[in-house]
Amino acid sequence: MIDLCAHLTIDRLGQRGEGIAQTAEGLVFVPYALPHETIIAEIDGERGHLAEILTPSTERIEAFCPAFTQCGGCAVQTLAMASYAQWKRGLVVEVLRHACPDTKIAPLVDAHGDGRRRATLHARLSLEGQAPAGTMQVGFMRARSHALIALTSCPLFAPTLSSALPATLALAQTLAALLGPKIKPFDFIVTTTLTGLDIDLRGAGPLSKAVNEKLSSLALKLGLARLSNHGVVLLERETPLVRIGRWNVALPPGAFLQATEAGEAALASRVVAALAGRRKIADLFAGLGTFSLPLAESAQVHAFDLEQAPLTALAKASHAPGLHPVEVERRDLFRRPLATELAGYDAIVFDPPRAGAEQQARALAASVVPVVVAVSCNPQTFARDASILRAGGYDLREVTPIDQFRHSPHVELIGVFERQPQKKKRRLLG
Ligand SMILES: C[S@@+](CC[C@H](N)C(=O)[O-])C[C@H]1O[C@@H](n2cnc3c(N)ncnc32)[C@H](O)[C@@H]1O
Repeated sequence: MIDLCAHLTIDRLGQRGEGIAQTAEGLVFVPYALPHETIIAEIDGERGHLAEILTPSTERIEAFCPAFTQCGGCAVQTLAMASYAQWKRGLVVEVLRHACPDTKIAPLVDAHGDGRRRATLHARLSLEGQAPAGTMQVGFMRARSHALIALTSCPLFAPTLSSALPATLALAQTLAALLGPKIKPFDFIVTTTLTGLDIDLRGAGPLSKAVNEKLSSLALKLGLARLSNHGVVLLERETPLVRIGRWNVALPPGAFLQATEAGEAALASRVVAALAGRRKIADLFAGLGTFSLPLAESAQVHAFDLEQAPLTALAKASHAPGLHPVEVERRDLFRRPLATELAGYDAIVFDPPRAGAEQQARALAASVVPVVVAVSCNPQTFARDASILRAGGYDLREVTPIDQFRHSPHVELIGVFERQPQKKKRRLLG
């Protein structure tokens, strides 16, 4: 229940980018307020709604997006870039403070580059009160809500992704006209590729032949490279190819891809530098080969992933001149982590999904592999897995935070673990 308007002073930015004020009643979280600002906020429990800024921060800048405060993305866009970079690096510092107190955290690497080449867009019928009610809209979700904010453009997209919003709106409207009011909310994964836009529908369920035909002919008119429905191809005008390092790789529908080209390059160059001179490398959670391909210029690489389609695309791409062909293996590394096999490698790359890979980390901690490079999109699970590796006798000297998701609280990180032969393994955690 909304209580009263209060004068607050913001102390710091929180994990989600909201201003935090310390009050006699406890912490109050105020989205869009910045550190050192004095504000008036409407208080509702521990949440504050920014009503007025009395003393703006000297670090406050103009929001660049007209959907700021409505769209759920880009919560931190009114903070000057140097302070923004400090806040984002601080998210990693805070999480690793206890797990890895002696690890140096490098400055944040800006990896926005040309912008996002991949995004998930949502399609929903407009609600009552929105004009005109009952029509299809496409965009991102509103901040702290299940409602949609309809968008016609997004300033964070790479220029090559700018056609994704009009194209998905046309597809969504056609689907709504064909299915009628029984249509459920659904999403699109959109990716810009060398051969055009690749769109994968998610959550629409199986569609009839007639609907598939209508969508396919629209996809052709829109000039899409491919349209698929949860991985099932409806139309492929040209194989969508993505550039990974210096190699073209055929992108399977919906396969994982680093969100920006600059992010991929920033991560890959650090993995390659850390593993210079290593001859036999296992790439765990390899996907399309963001790390396997550049490593295969100088090493034998064995790539593991749960998904066969990206592994097949990676294996094919690795037959390019100048690369050692990458050996691929489909394997569920959560259920069956690499264990005794680890002895056959002189380095491991480890890039699990957000949940991390605790069992694989335990197997690595018990191994004799001299170096493990860990890449992560989740500082919390990275910290847990890093503790396991450190308890197993690995040193983690430095972690580098990498910013592909500018203005959001998401951050990637990369850490290089080296086994110290003279160090006795401490008892494994857990
Ligand atoms: C964060 S992505 C990294 C992909 C790749 N390293 C890259 O940078 O492009 C995580 C990968 O883990 C794979 N994955 C998810 N669950 C898995 C599991 N249980 N076993 C093996 N691989 C899994 C996904 O298919 C995805 O390719």
